[in-house]
Amino acid sequence: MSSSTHFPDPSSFQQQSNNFISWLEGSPGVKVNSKILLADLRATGAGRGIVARTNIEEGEELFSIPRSLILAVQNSDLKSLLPQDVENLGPWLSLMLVMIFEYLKGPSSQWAPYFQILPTQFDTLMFWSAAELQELQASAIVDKIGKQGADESILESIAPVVRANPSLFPPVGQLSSYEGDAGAAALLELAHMMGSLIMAYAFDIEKSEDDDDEMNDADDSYMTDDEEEQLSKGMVPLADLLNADADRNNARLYQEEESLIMRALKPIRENEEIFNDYGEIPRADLLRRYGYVTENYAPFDVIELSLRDICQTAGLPTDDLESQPRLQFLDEHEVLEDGYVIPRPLNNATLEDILPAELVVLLTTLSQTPEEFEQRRSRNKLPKASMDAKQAALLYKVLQTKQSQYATSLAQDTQLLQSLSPPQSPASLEGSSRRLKMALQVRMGEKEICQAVLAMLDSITAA
Ligand SMILES: C[S@@+](CC[C@H](N)C(=O)[O-])C[C@H]1O[C@@H](n2cnc3c(N)ncnc32)[C@H](O)[C@@H]1O
Repeated sequence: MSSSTHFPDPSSFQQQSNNFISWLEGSPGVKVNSKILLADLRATGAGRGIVARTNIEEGEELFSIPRSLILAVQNSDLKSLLPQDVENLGPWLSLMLVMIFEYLKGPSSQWAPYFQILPTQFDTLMFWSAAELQELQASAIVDKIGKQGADESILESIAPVVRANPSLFPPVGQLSSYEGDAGAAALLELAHMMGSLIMAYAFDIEKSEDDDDEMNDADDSYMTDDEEEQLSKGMVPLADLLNADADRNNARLYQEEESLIMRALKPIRENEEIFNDYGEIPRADLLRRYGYVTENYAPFDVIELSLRDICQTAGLPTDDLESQPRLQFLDEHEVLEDGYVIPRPLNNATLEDILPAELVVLLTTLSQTPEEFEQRRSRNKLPKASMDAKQAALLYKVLQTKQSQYATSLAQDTQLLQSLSPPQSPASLEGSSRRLKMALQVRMGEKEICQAVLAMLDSITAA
């Protein structure tokens, strides 16, 4: 999130913050420590955030939100107004439907002052144009956005409920209903707004008091197929106004029987920002889910090598299982993947530390002569996951192929980045420039990993 443009009615930004805090503090059971402040961080590109007014001690309670105030399926009237069980839609779609319902209620919703401070525009990859996405070049993240699948789920599961209950879901703007192309487009827009809020703001809500929790787990899109195993999701006012910046985490949400309580994890000094933990996420994923990146997440960057590219580089005519006995053999042993993730080598990491065993086994299997492979197959035994010159040479070529798929070099990107953010420019670029800068940071991180791993392979291939 950059600035005003992401929020409804940016001219009343502070007024909306004040209204929200008044609403919150006036709600039964809410406690907010007077040492914290809901701050305007638009100048640094971070929207709203929570800042310490004065020094806070380790373990101190920052605020407490009763479970009844969570915007969740269990707390909305919608479940008693519909004949079907909303929860059957799964955690993502059920919360999405409830949020659309509450949002369309306008001022009569219990959560109206909360909706007033939530953004309506996002920089998450779901909202990037094709030209903006192209700036990510060969990053594997481009194939993980899942827009089409999300559209299909919304039209299949949400649209029929909305269309069958026009009194609960009044059409927006000039629309007379959510039928037809215009109706479907409006509904998709609403649903994506709620889906994006859930992705970047919602928490997994535990049923009982005994455990603590972090922001929700990284799912590939809004909706995934293993929904049954997921906890129910809820929007927790105030708790979701904490930003995050990798290891600057200094607070955590604890889920107790009656309330969700945010506590300081360490002493926090006056004027310091209070940060939650979104996890050790590569910048590509941070951009996909949260729509921002910072340098502090660079250590968690990864590159992903696709099975297809590896097969092609190894000279296999296709990566089709049916026609490729080597791939079939690996699949039978459950070590074949569509893509292989290599993390950034940090702190003198060795190849052994960073290369997934499955990748090494694949490289070995693809490097074997037909006789060597037949021998392995007849013994039904996977090769050892250790690198020698042959596998290293193949991986070297795969990485060079990967590098060549990025339209620009790391040196060119470095120059471009400098031209985009000269020291005198403000931290928060707007619109497409901001997206271009974030895409640059993501693709540069990936190119740096490619280069670093190539340098590590040099010693083996030269031997
Ligand atoms: C849980 S919300 C935090 C509250 C949010 N800043 C707001 O104003 O509504 C998560 C969103 O905050 C923004 N954000 C979080 N941490 C950030 C950071 N370190 N820098 C910039 N934006 C950040 C991103 O837009 C992210 O999607």
